[in-house]
Amino acid sequence: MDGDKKPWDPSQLRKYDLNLEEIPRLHYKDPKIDEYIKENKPVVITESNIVKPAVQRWSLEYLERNLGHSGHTVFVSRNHKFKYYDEKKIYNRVSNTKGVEFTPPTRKVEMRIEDFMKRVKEWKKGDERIYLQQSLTTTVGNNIVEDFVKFDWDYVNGKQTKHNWGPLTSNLLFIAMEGNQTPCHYDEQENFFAQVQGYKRCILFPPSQFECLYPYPVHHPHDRQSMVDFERPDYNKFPKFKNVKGWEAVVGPGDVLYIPIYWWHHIESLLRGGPTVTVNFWYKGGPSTLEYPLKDHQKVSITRNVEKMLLEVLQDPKEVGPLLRSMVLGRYT
Ligand SMILES: CC1(C)c2ccccc2-c2ccc(C[C@@H](CC(=O)O)C(=O)C(=O)O)cc21
Ligand SMILES: [Zn+2]
Repeated sequence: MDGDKKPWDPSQLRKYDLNLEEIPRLHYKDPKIDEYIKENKPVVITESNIVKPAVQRWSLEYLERNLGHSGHTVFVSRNHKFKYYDEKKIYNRVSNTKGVEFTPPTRKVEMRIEDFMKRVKEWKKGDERIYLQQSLTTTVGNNIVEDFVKFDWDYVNGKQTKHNWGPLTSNLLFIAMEGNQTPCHYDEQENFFAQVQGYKRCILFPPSQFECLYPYPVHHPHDRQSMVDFERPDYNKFPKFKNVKGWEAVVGPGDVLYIPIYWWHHIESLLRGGPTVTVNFWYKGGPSTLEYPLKDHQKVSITRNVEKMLLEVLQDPKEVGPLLRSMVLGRYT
């Protein structure tokens, strides 16, 4: 019995200069899970049946046979980073803050599942990397739909109701290559991040660390992403990044990580760990009544509204920074 054989080892994690603590791992029947969710704190839910049919059946071969014959959305990157960007914010005049054309770091293509799997199998160092994203709707094969309806919906619907979340907006399926990295960003939705195959390292930071993570301006295509490159942080441009304090978990098949709304997350498929499969459950946030003291994520939301309003009236993004500086420096500092 190789009981001591760990499913992964630390050499499979990229090295960062970060102060990190472990995210708690709780058995899905543990009532303490609801305390974490109520306090908008991350927790790994273990041993659940949330995506059990997928854990049991969704091997790469099964997905290749059953995902469906329509093209799937695949992102292509020349390196291991898959940085999200909002296409709608590239072309409108207000996006390029310094008048510099925005060059998308990844491109989006439609690919048949067979071609995706072939490129993953034949990938060599130096080749472009790919990352498949597919919404789990009726366009996928019947077997996948049957597995999907057998997820433990009672459990996730129960949490959605108990914590007054908004509606489930989407379940996305992700197939990543080993080593793929999704750089640090936040989403404006609650997220049950269900790991199906392979292992992913998730590094999270609370919304209160906004000042240490230097998000792009709201009108920038990389809105909601951190400007800091975790592998080569520029401490001159981003001095407060030195003070960042995060939480991490390596999730494997059957683990479900609760990523609270507005929490920053940096996610990577382990090095030499083979392809990974994840299903996420995105929910709209609950009703955000302004109760005092305000929650940290509500303050972030307010800053977003200020930036959007200023841009709306100033029109030119180059004027937003100077106006904010003139408002604050010497007066609020
Ligand atoms: C990298 C990729 C494919 C992508 C490219 C271009 C636009 C959007 C996205 C996008 C959005 C979500 C994820 C899943 C996950 C990160 C992870 O598991 O890697 C995550 O962030 C979340 O569940 O919130 C992954 C991606
Ligand atoms: Zn995300």
